[in-house]
Amino acid sequence: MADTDTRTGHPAPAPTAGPHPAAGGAGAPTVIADDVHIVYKVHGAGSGRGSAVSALSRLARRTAAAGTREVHAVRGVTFVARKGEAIGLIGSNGSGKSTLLRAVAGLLPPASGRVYTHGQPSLLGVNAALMNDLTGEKNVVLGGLAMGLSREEVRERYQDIVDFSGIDEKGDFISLPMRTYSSGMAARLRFSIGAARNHDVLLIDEALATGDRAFQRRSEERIRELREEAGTVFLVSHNNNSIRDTCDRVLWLEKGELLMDGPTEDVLAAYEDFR
Ligand SMILES: Nc1ncnc2c1ncn2[C@@H]1O[C@H](COP(=O)(O)OP(=O)(O)OP(=O)(O)O)[C@@H](O)[C@H]1O
Repeated sequence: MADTDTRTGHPAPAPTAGPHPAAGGAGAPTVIADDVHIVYKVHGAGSGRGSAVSALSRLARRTAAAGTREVHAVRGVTFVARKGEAIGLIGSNGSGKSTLLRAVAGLLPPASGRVYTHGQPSLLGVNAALMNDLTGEKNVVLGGLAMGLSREEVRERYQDIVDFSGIDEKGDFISLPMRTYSSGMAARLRFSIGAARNHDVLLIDEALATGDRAFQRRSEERIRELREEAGTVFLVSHNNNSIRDTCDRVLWLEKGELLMDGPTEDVLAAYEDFR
């Protein structure tokens, strides 16, 4: 499998920094972020200070807030992730964790810098494009096919996916349309579909925050299995215990900058002091 530059889709050049174990070997790089900057452009942003007075006077004048404002969400982040690693992303609200995850998934182009990935990264919950008007049952099948499973594989894994999600524990919900699900149930089903396949690079955003303790335990167990199947897992969570139980390495972001990158216990200790 060729390395891909998620920005251009072109084959990536060999990385120029850090050790390079033989491609495909244990601990080979799966994601390289090289001085990544992500800038959102917000169109129609107000030019004032956002006070109630200026908002009211704009309303009275019936003028839309004009102009474009930039939000520099990720600032010069560099790291190398390797096969078999589970990496937690932590940081205060708005520090850029989800943005960085979406950039690794290839969903946001860096304003500058590059993200190189070995294999196809999957952002759990986004890659499974579920449809609200279809039943959970149909969504499991469609989601499985959309992830590249064959019909046969979907059939084999169907019951495991439903059991894993726990959707049917309190009645026959799987045969109801997804719009009847609570947001937690929908998130659990998305996680279960996504986790039914092995991923080269699996990206999870707060998935463990949904569901009860039993579901969280199943998720943590599944993440450990996915790691053993030689992939790389990234987990964004505000729950330090989930990070502690699941990850062996942590990246700590604040205001878009990578403050610390190291073993879970060291980074969490520094983060807990900071907070
Ligand atoms: N679609 C967007 N358009 C404009 N700005 C955005 C957008 N998404 C995020 N931002 C801004 O980018 C910055 C980083 O946001 P991001 O969601 O990546 O942070 P986060 O660390 O995941 O936050 P949280 O822990 O609250 O989920 C914030 O300042 C946020 O307001």
